[in-house]
Amino acid sequence: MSEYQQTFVIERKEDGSSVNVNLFGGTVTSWKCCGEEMLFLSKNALFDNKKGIRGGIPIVFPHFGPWPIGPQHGFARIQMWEVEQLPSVDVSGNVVAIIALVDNAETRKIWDFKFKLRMTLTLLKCCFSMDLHVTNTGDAEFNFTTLIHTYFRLPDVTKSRVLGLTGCKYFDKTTGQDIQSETREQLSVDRNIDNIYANVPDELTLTGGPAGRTIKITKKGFPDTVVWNPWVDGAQKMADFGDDEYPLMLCVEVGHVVKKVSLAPAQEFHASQTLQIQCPE
Ligand SMILES: O=P(O)(O)OC[C@H]1O[C@H](O)[C@H](O)[C@@H](O)[C@@H]1O
Repeated sequence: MSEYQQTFVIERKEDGSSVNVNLFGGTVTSWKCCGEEMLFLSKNALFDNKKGIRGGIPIVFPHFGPWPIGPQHGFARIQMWEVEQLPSVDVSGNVVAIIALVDNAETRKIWDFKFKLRMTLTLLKCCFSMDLHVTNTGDAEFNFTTLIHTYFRLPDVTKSRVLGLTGCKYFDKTTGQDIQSETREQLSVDRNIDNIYANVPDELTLTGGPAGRTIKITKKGFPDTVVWNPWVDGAQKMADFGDDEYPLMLCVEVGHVVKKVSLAPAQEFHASQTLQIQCPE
């Protein structure tokens, strides 16, 4: 692939599914299922190859949140990734592409470790999987946190519900409080929410999702889940997010963020997220 081709599309023409990938940040910027867009991308998102793309699915690595030695949420979302495998059809008829990020002079200046991130993107009918492999390619052990920062596109966030978090302990970033147990069976959102749930079951459900559909979120190897909506004030503070866009999105982000992952030389960490849409037949 020429260095000028920064984006590519994974497509299943037979059922109107597609995924758009921007190699800046290895960011998925669109996922269409039966012709309907599933992901929120802000109308004010910047594509300046400097700031992380506001929407789609940015990748957080090697640090979730504010980072004393580097940019918030780490550098993976603002680095240029490479294509390891262009979209091709596998034996099961799935369309698979692989992108990768390897340490370079810029990343080592911030965080002096050698690593390889490999993200396998698999598109099936009404289903999209992301498989993350992190390999320590150096000779020193390192620690990291990581997260798949999915922005779902919603018709009205107040009508959506997140199911599967009941009983989980969480940190409410908006108040700075640790809450011992989520009591709600169905989490609804009518204000700024920024909750970091620990040890979440591997199956979550988002109702009232994109185009009103229900999405099953299945994760493996990611113990935690963040639920975020900036609401009115948060939206106004972000230059790359429209003031009126907060009702149209919800981030449900699966990750390994509460505890760090330690990776010894030559070791590999693997985790995945699968998004399955319940489509009308
Ligand atoms: O503005 P960003 O750096 O993209 O972060 C956007 C949001 O990401 C996560 O969901 C965090 O939990 C939030 O605290 C943060 O505001």
